[in-house]
Amino acid sequence: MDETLNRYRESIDNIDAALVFMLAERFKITQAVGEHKATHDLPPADPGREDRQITRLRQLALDAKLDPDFTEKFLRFIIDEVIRHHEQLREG
Ligand SMILES: C=C(O[C@@H]1C=C(C(=O)O)C=C[C@H]1O)C(=O)O
Repeated sequence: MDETLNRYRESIDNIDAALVFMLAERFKITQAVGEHKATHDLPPADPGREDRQITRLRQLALDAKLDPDFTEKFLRFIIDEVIRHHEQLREG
């Protein structure tokens, strides 16, 4: 039994749980955005907004000593899924 490894893993498990809760909250909000867009005939994607988010988060990643390329890929992955949901809502 490696107590040190166990302690690290408990912390990782808590962080992973927080990530899931945060993602769930983000998708709840983007679902509402998608419904609003579908109702008001707005496009599913907003590339200008995405560029601004990516620029901002790349800088935050640098400040936090996190790889900005990884951060951008992670955000892109999430945003692409949101856009897919918005397209589905638009199609009805
Ligand atoms: C949530 C929106 O819809 C899309 C998804 C985004 C996101 O997940 O952050 C950002 C821009 C849009 O392409 C939005 O327009 O704000």
